[in-house]
Amino acid sequence: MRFDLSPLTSKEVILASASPRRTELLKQAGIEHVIMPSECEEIIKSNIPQDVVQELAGQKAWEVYQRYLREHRTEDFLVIGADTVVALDGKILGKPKDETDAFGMLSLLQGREHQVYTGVSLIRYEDGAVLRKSFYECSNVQVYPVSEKEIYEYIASGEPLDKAGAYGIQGRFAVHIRGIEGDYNNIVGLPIARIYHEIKVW
Ligand SMILES: Cc1cn([C@H]2C[C@H](O)[C@@H](COP(=O)(O)OP(=O)(O)OP(=O)(O)O)O2)c(=O)[nH]c1=O
Repeated sequence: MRFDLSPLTSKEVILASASPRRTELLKQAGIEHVIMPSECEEIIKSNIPQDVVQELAGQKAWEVYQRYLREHRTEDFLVIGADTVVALDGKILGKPKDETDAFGMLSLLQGREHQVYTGVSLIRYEDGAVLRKSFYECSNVQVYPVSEKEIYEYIASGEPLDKAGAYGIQGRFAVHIRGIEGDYNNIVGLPIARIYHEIKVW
């Protein structure tokens, strides 16, 4: 069944995320939404990046779906959950625990190519039924060599701590990015074009 895109404008869309980047990307696409950050405990059952991001996106979206249904139980709605990790040689780098951890991550990433995975989970409540869909996008990112001094300066900016891999391509770290392959918005945290097209054919 083709999913009418009208739910993106006339029905409630709930973003299960506290990430300011994700809400900005939905706004940029003209998708009105309410923000309901997930309160779930994130349980990781795999060390394969594409599995981890889809699993965590699903846990976030499901917790918000259940809470929203309990609290608002009226109209049809659509929940969007997402999770982003960086992978270097297949090994996952999440958000750094502290500045030392951020230094370690950025030292590993400089001068090399890595992957950024974002998993997305969509949960739709329609006519009393629940429908789920999940997918992921992977982007390659090449980083110029970055000196220790530059890494320290970047960490001092405060940008790394809430970001997977300890950097934000949309911030000061942009000066160290040699190139990317794939969706830029996927690196920022939400593959908005893929989401739009997945909803369109749902
Ligand atoms: C690699 C990279 C990540 N990020 C961000 C996107 C995500 O917000 C964050 C990864 O953490 P996530 O756990 O995916 O998301 P979050 O904790 O920020 O928000 P929530 O769980 O409520 O949805 O890293 C950037 O902003 N820029 C980048 O270049």
